[in-house]
Amino acid sequence: MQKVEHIGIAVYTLEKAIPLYERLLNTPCYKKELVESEQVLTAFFQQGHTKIELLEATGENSAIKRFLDKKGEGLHHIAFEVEDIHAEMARLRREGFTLLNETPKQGADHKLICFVHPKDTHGVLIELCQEIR
Ligand SMILES: CC[C@H](C(=O)O)C(=O)SCCNC(=O)CCNC(=O)[C@H](O)C(C)(C)COP(=O)(O)OP(=O)(O)OC[C@H]1O[C@@H](n2cnc3c(N)ncnc32)[C@H](O)[C@@H]1OP(=O)(O)O
Ligand SMILES: [Co+2]
Repeated sequence: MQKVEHIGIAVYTLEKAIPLYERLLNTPCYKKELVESEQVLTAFFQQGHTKIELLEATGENSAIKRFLDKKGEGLHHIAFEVEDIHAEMARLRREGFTLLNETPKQGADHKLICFVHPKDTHGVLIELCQEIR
């Protein structure tokens, strides 16, 4: 795995969280993107070589909705950039990690993504991201 590609933060509304994070980071949100398959609306802030990804649930069957209902707002996941997501998924399976999707799926910001179950990572949801070439 290479760098931390982004840190995902679950928020109730982007309407409130974007201006707060723009003040906090002194950086404008550079894009908002709806990812219907995940029922989330995302907002991105570049921070050096990594990003902050704010996530708002857009439907009842959203992992973000369940997270917010259970835990409230806060840190949701850490995403790592990988060169070859298929190879990395195969390596993680060999290492005994539980992957949350059989094959990579389309994420935000032009990426292929997959997730590792937090039960196998001492409680941290890990996302792998590969740039769609
Ligand atoms: C738009 C794409 C974008 C991108 O970067 O491109 C994204 O990042 S999308 C982000 C949102 N999508 C996902 O998170 C998909 C992967 N997540 C899942 O499949 C589930 O959320 C899962 C399996 C992690 C949790 O299952 P569920 O949502 O059904 O909730 P449960 O209450 O059943 O959780 C089971 C268990 O896991 C703990 N949990 C849940 N979420 C997290 C988390 N973010 N970090 C750490 N732990 C988490 C939860 O507390 C339960 O633990 P337990 O000890 O049993 O209470
Ligand atoms: Co993410």
